[in-house]
Amino acid sequence: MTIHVDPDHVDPAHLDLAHTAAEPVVRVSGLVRSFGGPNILDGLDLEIAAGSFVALLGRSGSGKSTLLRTLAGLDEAPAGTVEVPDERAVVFQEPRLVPWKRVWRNVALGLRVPNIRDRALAALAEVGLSHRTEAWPLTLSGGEAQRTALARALVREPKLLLLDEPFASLDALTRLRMQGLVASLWRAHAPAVLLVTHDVDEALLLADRAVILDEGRIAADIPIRLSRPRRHGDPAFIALRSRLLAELGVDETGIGSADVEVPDTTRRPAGVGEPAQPHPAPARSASIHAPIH
Ligand SMILES: Nc1ncnc2c1ncn2[C@@H]1O[C@H](COP(=O)(O)OP(=O)(O)OP(=O)(O)O)[C@@H](O)[C@H]1O
Repeated sequence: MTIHVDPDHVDPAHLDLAHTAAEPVVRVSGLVRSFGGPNILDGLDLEIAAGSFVALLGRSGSGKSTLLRTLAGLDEAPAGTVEVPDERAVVFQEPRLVPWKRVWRNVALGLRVPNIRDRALAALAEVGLSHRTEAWPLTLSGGEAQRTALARALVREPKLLLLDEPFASLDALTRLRMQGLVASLWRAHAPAVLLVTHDVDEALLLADRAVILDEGRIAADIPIRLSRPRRHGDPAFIALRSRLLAELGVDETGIGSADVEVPDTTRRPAGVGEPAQPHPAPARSASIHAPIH
């Protein structure tokens, strides 16, 4: 995968944000949620520092989306405290566009600021969609639709960006391009990001902290101290991948879990990174993930 990357550029500010003195923008304490049965979230505590990028992993049904929806204000919890900024935005696995509104109007939906069209067009330019602003959502490719959803989030200038498996429905090449785009948008705007993913490589490519959910609580909280841009082939990357897979209870052959995408370690190294690439170059190599079902 070719992504425009300055190989000499490593931004120390993004090396280890989870462990700086940055103020938390999210404070969750004693969060409990059930749906009539056992607690899905069971007294969960979590803080997310301003500007940090946190990947949330865990087996299927461990409550990742429930936590994200609670932070988004889309779900209620019977107990606990949740402090989140008002300026927050969510991108889901499916783009959730209004089909009878043009792309730019989808981005501007609900925006109450002056010059909403200009703001929407600027956000669409940032995600490389200046040529599709007047299009109808049904004419967009899957990648374009997710870019529109990202622009809709971005235009709100969120302090907290919640991403619920936003690339899971995309093909492998589009997924890589979207990961690169998210990395560059994060660099440019520095929101705190919570990314729900099953993809260990995605967590390692993007996040500076991996949080693993199990039995309604945080089972592991692992800093990802890797310089950026990240590369699959780096020894430190490989070592952290093994550690994350072990924490998730997966051996690297993939036997033992049906819930985690196990990286194909035979692939060529690929970097995901910055700066923004509004019109991504064609991919030359790709990381293909091997979901275990
Ligand atoms: N609205 C709901 N009503 C009933 N049960 C629900 C509801 N939402 C979630 N659940 C249940 O809560 C549990 C956690 O769901 P959640 O979607 O948060 O898990 P997840 O970790 O995001 O899973 P996955 O990785 O498969 O998306 C599941 O058993 C799910 O069936």
